[in-house]
Amino acid sequence: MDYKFLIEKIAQQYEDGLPFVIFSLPNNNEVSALLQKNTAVHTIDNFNSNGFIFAPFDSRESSIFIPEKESEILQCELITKSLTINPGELSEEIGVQSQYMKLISKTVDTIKRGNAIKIVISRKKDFKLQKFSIKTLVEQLFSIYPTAFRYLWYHPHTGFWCGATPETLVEINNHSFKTMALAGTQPLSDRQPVLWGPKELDEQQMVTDAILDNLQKVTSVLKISKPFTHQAGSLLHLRTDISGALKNGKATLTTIASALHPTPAVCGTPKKIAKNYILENEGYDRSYYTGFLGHVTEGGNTASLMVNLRCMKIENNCASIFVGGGITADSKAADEWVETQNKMQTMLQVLQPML
Ligand SMILES: C=C(O[C@@H]1C=C(C(=O)O)C=C[C@H]1O)C(=O)O
Repeated sequence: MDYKFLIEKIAQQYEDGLPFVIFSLPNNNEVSALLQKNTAVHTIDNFNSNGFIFAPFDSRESSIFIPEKESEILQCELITKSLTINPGELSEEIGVQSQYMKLISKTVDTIKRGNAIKIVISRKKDFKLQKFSIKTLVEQLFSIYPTAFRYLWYHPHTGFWCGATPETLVEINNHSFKTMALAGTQPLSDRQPVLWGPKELDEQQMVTDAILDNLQKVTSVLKISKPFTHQAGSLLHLRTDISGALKNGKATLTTIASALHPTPAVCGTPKKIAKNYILENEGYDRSYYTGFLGHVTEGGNTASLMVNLRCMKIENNCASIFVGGGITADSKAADEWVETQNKMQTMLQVLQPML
């Protein structure tokens, strides 16, 4: 199958209102697509059949599934373009900024009172598009972020989503698994070596500890890397890799995914308290942002599930970009605002030719 032909098929599928997903794994030059042949809405609780999962942040809502057995499955080599990227312009929004900063300060106070250790706060911003084109979107997204998991997903039930995420929720290969603790953010610069302050180091360690704790029941963890700097587009994060074996008889893709999701990198810790705080205070619906997505194969014995970050939903020529950041007792409201502005650039650069 030829790449150009694949993109044409995707564009046609979208025009026909049929569900599809097209994706490329991090650092991979192959692109895969599932094109569902009907508009049926499949939900999934048990991740033991082949297909693609699209799960929301709030697991009380259903995860949507494109089953392989109802889809045309296509694969081809990705043809990327070398594109120049310039930071997109973000208009000043004094009101929005002060409201967001107020929420951050309230969250810091809540944490200082001892109610939680970390809570991830987020927001979304809408951008009007002059000319939406699937072809341009694919070209931009897949070319600019070769080290990310890149995807476009459409289902009449969820709408149209796309993103380039740096974060793995869990990767499973029979009895072994891999995951990561990704937290701490700074803009990419020429300064070498990259330095991380105590706030970022502590926050990232908290995420690693909470993930290890969540994994205890379902895995025997074998390897934990030292924290290292991970580049995601024009941002840098701190990352620790964790890998090991699934506990025999006990763990499946479903149990490990539900033990991990939502991770402290996108929700907080303690998980329940952070999640309730988010649902009560954020003031908008995260929907599929900070949910997870990925292709399940071999009846759930192999899978690569990613956290849905650096993503946007596009509807009626309007793109809503979702961004957030981890708040701890040491967070400063103004810095957190800037961090979300920086994170917004990831998707804004993809949108440039359509704005
Ligand atoms: C919440 C987001 O990113 C997460 C939060 C991070 C942070 O607080 O430093 C870093 C990476 C991600 O785990 C986002 O991109 O919207």
